[in-house]
Parts: sequence; structure tokens; C-alpha cells
Amino acid sequence: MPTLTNFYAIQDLSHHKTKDDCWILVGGKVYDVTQYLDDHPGGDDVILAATGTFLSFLYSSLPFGLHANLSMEKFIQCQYSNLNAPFILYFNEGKDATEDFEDAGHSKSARELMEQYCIGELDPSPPVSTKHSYSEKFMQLTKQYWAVPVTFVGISVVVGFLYLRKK
Ligand code: HEM
Repeated sequence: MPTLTNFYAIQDLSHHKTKDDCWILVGGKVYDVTQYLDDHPGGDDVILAATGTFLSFLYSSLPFGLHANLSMEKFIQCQYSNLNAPFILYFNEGKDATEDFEDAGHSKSARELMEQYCIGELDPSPPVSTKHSYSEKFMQLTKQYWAVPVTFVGISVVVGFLYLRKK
């Protein structure tokens, strides 16, 4: 029987990063480890640290909504591109704990144990806002490209008309 997978955006994780409500993202899967924190052999502090927020830097004046993301966190690139401010923006986001989890060198049994806390996966689809932004920017650019030849032809017609009238 097919099972339904819950998908979560990276921003969702940033709302669950306390001792009473703790989600982590490992290998593209989302885990609610709230009940496991006290039992974790590595302590609750390392897990809580892996949910910590970070600042991402988005430079929002690049064409087509593409942003330079200086945080180097691949999964949040191009988000918030609907905000069209021509300066660098700062956001708090959820964090990917995969690297910290792998660095700890977890055993096979630890990996099996964690599966019971899995509540879903990271949403693989791009944010709706990005799609809007791409189409909006494309429309703007297309309009501009049409405007140049149309203006040129218009001016040529007027000049030609005036020239012929003078003759
Ligand atoms: C549901 C998620 C997790 C489960 C079930 C889990 C389970 C375990 C288990 C069973 C151990 C004992 C050693 C072993 O069997 O590998 C362990 C150790 C450890 N874990 Fe986790 N872990 C989880 C998430 C994390 C995360 C996200 C981090 C880091 C951010 C982390 C950091 C560590 C560290 C540093 C140790 C080593 C403790 C030591 O040897 O002193 N764990 N974990």
C-alpha cells in the first residue's frame, strides 16, 4: 500500500529548535527528536546545536531572481527571490544537521533507531515565490526587449513622415 510522505520546507525547521520541540534535518529527511533528546548518548546539546539558525546573505539585485547566497547552504538558494530589494537581506533559517550527524560517526544501530523519529522529508520543489519571481522578471525583461525595437520603428516612422512632408 502506498504511504503518504509529509514534506517540509526548510523554514518549517526553524520553528522547532527547542528542548520541548526539536526537529532535525539529516540526509534530506526530517526527524522529530523531541522525545529522544534526553536519551541521546551524545547529549541533547549537540542535537540542539544542529538545529541552530544561521544568517543567510541574499544579494537580491541579480537578474532573473538568482541570488548569491553567501551562507553556502545549497538548499536555500534562490529562496525569497520575490523580495526585490536591491541590497543584501538577512534571514534566519532551519539548518541541515547531516554533516554534524555524519561527523559523529553514528553506528548502524543508531541509524536504525533514528528512523522511528522520521516525520517526513525536505520539500524538493522550489518555493512558489521563486516561480512567481522568475515569471515576473521574465515578463519585465520581455517587455523591455519589445520596447526597444518598437520605439526604434516608431521614431523612424515619425522622422520619415516629417521628412516626406518637408519634401
Ligand atoms: C534521531 C537522531 C539521532 C540518533 C537516533 C542518535 C543516536 C546516537 C547513538 C545511539 C549514539 C551512541 C553511539 C552510536 O551508537 O553511534 C550517538 C552518539 C553521538 N551522537 Fe547521535 N543520534 C542522533 C542525532 C545526532 C545528531 C543530529 C548529532 C549531532 C549534531 C549527534 C551527535 C552525536 C555525538 C557527538 C555522539 C557521540 C557521543 C560520544 O561518543 O561521546 N547525534 N548518537
